[in-house]
Amino acid sequence: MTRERRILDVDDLTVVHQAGGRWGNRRGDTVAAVDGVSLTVDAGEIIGVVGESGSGKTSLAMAVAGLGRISGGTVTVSGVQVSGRLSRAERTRVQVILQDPHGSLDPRQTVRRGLRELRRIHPERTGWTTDEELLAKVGLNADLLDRLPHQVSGGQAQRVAIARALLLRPALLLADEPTSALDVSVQAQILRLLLGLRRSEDLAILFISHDLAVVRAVCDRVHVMLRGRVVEHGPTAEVFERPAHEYTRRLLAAIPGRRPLDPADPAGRPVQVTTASVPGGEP
Ligand SMILES: Nc1ncnc2c1ncn2[C@@H]1O[C@H](COP(=O)(O)OP(=O)(O)OP(=O)(O)O)[C@@H](O)[C@H]1O
Repeated sequence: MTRERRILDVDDLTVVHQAGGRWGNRRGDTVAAVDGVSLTVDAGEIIGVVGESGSGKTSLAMAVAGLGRISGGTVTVSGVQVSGRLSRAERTRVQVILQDPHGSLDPRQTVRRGLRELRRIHPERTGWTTDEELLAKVGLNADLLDRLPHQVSGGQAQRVAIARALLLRPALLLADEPTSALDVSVQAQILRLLLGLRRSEDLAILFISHDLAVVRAVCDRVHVMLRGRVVEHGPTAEVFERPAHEYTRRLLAAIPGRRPLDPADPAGRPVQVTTASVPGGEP
């Protein structure tokens, strides 16, 4: 991969939090939420990070987005090192999609007004498309422009959130549990949209989830996190079919029967996660 294709370079990243009561640790203790993590994302790649609650995924995501602490190591986005002193324009280069699509939209603003506001704040980045064309990119009809967030479904709201991110022409889309709050059939539609955008926009996506079935459906490579460390990484199919680490095997074995519909399958059959080689896995 040429140098220009490298969008995200996380090198030996460490994030140490001062623990307080809210986090269940004694005040004065420290928690290495991220402990020497390295990963890369190139243009056109969807790279997954999976792990149980508390494994450090959000701390990693916040550091990559320039919104969280970086205690050691480096995060570089399109050749610019992320630090606490990024300008507003630089921060737009990483756009974040969160779990709760309605929560990420201003309840008092129609979709159109929200986009107008973004265009006002970032005129230099947003002139490349019209609202109608932008909505079409995420599979939404222009009549949605005049609705308030509570007048759209969860799936539509997540599409609006993705459209707002795309408007700013980010180098990297950081999707943090983007489908966890959605119904299974809507999950598949959003995953299909992300797969399409990766191709049509040559987008780099860092995809964070505790849901292995979802990661299996969209990610090219996956990193498995446990207590702040990456314990296993590799091409998704390889990691899922021949997990080398006991923790990955446990995560795979814990996949519930409920699976998202395969976004690549026009018939909409469930995602196939091979667990036959996993001791104790589902048949
Ligand atoms: N602001 C903070 N202050 C203190 N400790 C924190 C803070 N944020 C996270 N932690 C601790 O760091 C560790 C990693 O948490 P983090 O939220 O990054 O993990 P996660 O994998 O995203 O979990 P979840 O899926 O539950 O969000 C946990 O032990 C957590 O208690």
